Amino acid sequence: MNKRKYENSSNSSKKIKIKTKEIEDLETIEKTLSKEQKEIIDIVINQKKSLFFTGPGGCGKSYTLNFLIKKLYSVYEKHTIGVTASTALAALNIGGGTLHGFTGIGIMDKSFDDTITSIMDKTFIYNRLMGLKILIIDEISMINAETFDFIDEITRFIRSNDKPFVWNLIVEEYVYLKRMFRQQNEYFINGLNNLRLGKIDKDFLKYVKNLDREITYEDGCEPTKLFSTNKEVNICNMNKLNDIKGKTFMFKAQDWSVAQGNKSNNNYKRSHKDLIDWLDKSTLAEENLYLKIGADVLYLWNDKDDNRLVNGTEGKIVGFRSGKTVFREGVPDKVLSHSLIPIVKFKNIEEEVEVKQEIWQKKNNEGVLMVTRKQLPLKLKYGISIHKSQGMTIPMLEIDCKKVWQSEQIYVAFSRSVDPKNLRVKNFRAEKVKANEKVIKFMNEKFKNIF
Ligand SMILES: Nc1ncnc2c1ncn2[C@@H]1O[C@H](COP(=O)(O)OP(=O)(O)OP(=O)(O)O)[C@@H](O)[C@H]1O
Repeated sequence: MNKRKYENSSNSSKKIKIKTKEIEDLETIEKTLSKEQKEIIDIVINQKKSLFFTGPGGCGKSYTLNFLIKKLYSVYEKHTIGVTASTALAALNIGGGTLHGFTGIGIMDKSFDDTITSIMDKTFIYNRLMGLKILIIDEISMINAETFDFIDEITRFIRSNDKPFVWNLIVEEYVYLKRMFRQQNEYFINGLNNLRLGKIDKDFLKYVKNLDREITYEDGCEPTKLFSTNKEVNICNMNKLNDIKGKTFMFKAQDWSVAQGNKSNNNYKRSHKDLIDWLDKSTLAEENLYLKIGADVLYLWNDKDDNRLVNGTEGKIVGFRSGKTVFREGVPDKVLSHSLIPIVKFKNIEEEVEVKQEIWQKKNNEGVLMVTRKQLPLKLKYGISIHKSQGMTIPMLEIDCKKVWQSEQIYVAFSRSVDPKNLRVKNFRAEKVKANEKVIKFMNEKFKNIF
């Protein structure tokens, strides 16, 4: 990311400044934590106990976890902390890897003995498991008991340790974050909590049905639309783009995989297309990104040097630069997209930002780089799939429930909203609202009848 600097800035002692800034940032964030969020930090950092924490969408789980990771990095050596998640997308949000890749169990297609041999062969995985002091697992609900047991057996064997890693024995503390940060409207929060439990009463059903109305946003802003299928997302984005005057540019990602080119060197038995599809599923970066001046976009990267620019930051394309020429309105036909650098005005940043390409990578469970994508970290913000919206906060939101195929999608989509005043819900049907009884039983046991 290159920022257009309109003021003089000095780069002297940059490193020291960043370090001091990091500490200041930690202190600033720490002050904002709620009592329960602070309790989580205290249990891990001071009491050195293991814990499971959860809570409804928007209660600050990611906020707390990201702070906790930074705090841990300031206390422990980096290589002793395993930052993992059950899915690649969730792992990306916390700057970690998948639990399967991290522990070397891969897709669990090998026997116990073969997995051990494969880990012993890969020194970096072996060293990683040996040096591990703290393991973080985000979105743990998607890890089943079989996987957990397998990791337990593997790690105990590798570390010659009889101490079990089994869930019920290792989790010492349970914290449920109750305070809601994303939403303030008590009635809506209560309705969402019920949706999460698979319940909807007549009153809330009527309320949701009434949320299907036209909303005019200030400054002519458009809402982000959530759909349950990718097809609906693509149609929505292309339609919106066509409504804006001017030329559309297609920015093609530079994709690379081990299966590309010399096929005889591909020992991994996966085709180039298969690997690209694999990458595609775990990243928001598009293979073909369509942009034009005036288009609303989301930033898809967490900028290391500028904490104002994070995954999900909203902005508008205000121009393109090609060499020394800046285009603010029309771009001549002869100018090709690969020479263009988008200039974006982000909502929370005063100066305009020239966005440069970033690289997304995926490694296999043995740590071999399998596939990479070089692309602009931008995405049109008009339409997003519910699946990829997990973890996002979306202030101006429209949800289309027409093709919802999983009951959890309803809660995930609704809980992205900040204020129902700025939420439109289309094609809602009460029969889609369901919840897993086993999960409710578990939560009531662990958190003393919170539901
Ligand atoms: N202590 C806090 N002070 C200020 N803002 C907070 C705090 N905790 C969380 N937030 C804000 O609340 C919003 C929701 O937080 P976050 O995304 O961490 O919730 P979450 O529980 O992880 O949600 P989800 O389950 O939907 O992913 C974010 O905008 C976040 O910055």
